[in-house]
Amino acid sequence: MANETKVKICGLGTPHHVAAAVAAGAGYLGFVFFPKSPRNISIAQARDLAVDVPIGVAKVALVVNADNATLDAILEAVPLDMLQLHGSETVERVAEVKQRYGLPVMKAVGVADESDLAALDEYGLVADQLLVDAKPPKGADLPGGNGLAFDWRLIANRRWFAPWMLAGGLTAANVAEAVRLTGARQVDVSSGVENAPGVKDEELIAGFIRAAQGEAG
Ligand SMILES: O=C(O)c1ccccc1NCC(=O)[C@H](O)[C@H](O)COP(=O)(O)O
Repeated sequence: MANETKVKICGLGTPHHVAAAVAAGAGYLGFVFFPKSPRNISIAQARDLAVDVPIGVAKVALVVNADNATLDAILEAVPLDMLQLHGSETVERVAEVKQRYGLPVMKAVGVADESDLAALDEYGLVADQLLVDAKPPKGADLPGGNGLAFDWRLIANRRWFAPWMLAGGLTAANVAEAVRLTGARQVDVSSGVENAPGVKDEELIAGFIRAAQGEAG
């Protein structure tokens, strides 16, 4: 039977793939503002992608240690529903961004082992959402979007003050098991719906959302 798992498709860069994600039932669309990423888009591109997204589908800007000037420029031009902080932003910075912009903030926390879990408790007290993601390998160019999973058993039966989303190496083949093991009600994917770095695939997007929501095929 189908479930109501909410899906975020991250790193969208074309109107075609935004439309495909919306048509397939995505609950969140992620736009990456990080020049080193193959998914990076300009503010003008993001505005053009965001303006036609239907109400009810959340448009999320992903930034990495962005300063106020950068956030000002993004938010002046792009109609957004949420900010995703995906760098080493402190708890205080998360609170500051929330207050300054009045938008919900999702803080990404990288997990590789038990020692990473305390940060989820801390950020969960201030962020509106947590993104529980795989920790990037040492020396990685990207702090996220690496297509790597972590050991989901680390967070089985754990809960935080804020709602949370599972990320990291999810694909249509493993997302149902990840949801079953962790109890996640929301999942995020980037590499797993691409056929090359930064190149989304309509069929993979639809297949991922079906699999996350427990639909066959
Ligand atoms: O996706 C990127 O290029 C990226 C760049 C810089 C910081 C974060 C980035 N992605 C974060 C995401 O929200 C991804 O969807 C998440 O890490 C899962 O990625 P993947 O393992 O590729 O599904």
